[in-house]
Amino acid sequence: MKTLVIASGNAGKLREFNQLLAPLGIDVRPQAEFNVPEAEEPHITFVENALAKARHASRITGQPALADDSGICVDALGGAPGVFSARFAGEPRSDARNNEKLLADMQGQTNRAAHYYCVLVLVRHADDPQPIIAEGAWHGEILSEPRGEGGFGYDPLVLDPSQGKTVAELPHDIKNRISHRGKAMAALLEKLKLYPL
Ligand SMILES: O=c1nc[nH]c2c1ncn2[C@H]1C[C@H](O)[C@@H](COP(=O)(O)OP(=O)(O)OP(=O)(O)O)O1
Ligand SMILES: [Mg+2]
Repeated sequence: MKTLVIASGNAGKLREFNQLLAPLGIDVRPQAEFNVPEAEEPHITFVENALAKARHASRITGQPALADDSGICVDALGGAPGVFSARFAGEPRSDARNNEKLLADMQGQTNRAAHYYCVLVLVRHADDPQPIIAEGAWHGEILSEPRGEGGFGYDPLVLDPSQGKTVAELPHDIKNRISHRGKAMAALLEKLKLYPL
């Protein structure tokens, strides 16, 4: 069985990576199992932050590592919170306070369009000159109150109009099939066929 270090400390992401990869016979190991501390995410693009996180975990573990940098990009807010989604309401980071701030900033807005965006980066080793990079997006709308108990992060506020449900109301297998992360993972797995681990 192939082992892959997941360069994330986000429990919601880790759960989804396990759901996506365990059925493929990939042994998914959170970086915390190797005592990898949280990486810096100093960049203004998702891809740079994801690469930084993957390298950091691979450097410390000596193993291949997969990182995810993602966020919610809201049209009426000029794409914010975007790459700063995790820190939208400042420190200490909190999904509840981030969601409250998003609701407040969207008060009175009629344009509710938004998309989730995810970049995945896989490095075979810390100095890998050919990182595997894949992206995915998922378009929806920001509601004016939360709905649903599933998922994590901004999910209770994000409606998928084609499903008639918020992301937090979707069964996880459906989220994983249609989400920004699920689509990025499908693309990453295609690329991995060319350059296996
Ligand atoms: O499917 C999702 N459902 C709900 N919220 C989501 C999703 N995907 C990203 N998000 C939000 C969570 C966080 O506010 C930000 C990611 O920030 P991001 O830096 O990539 O992750 P993080 O700091 O939580 O964990 P880590 O960097 O250790 O992977 O976007
Ligand atoms: Mg982060």
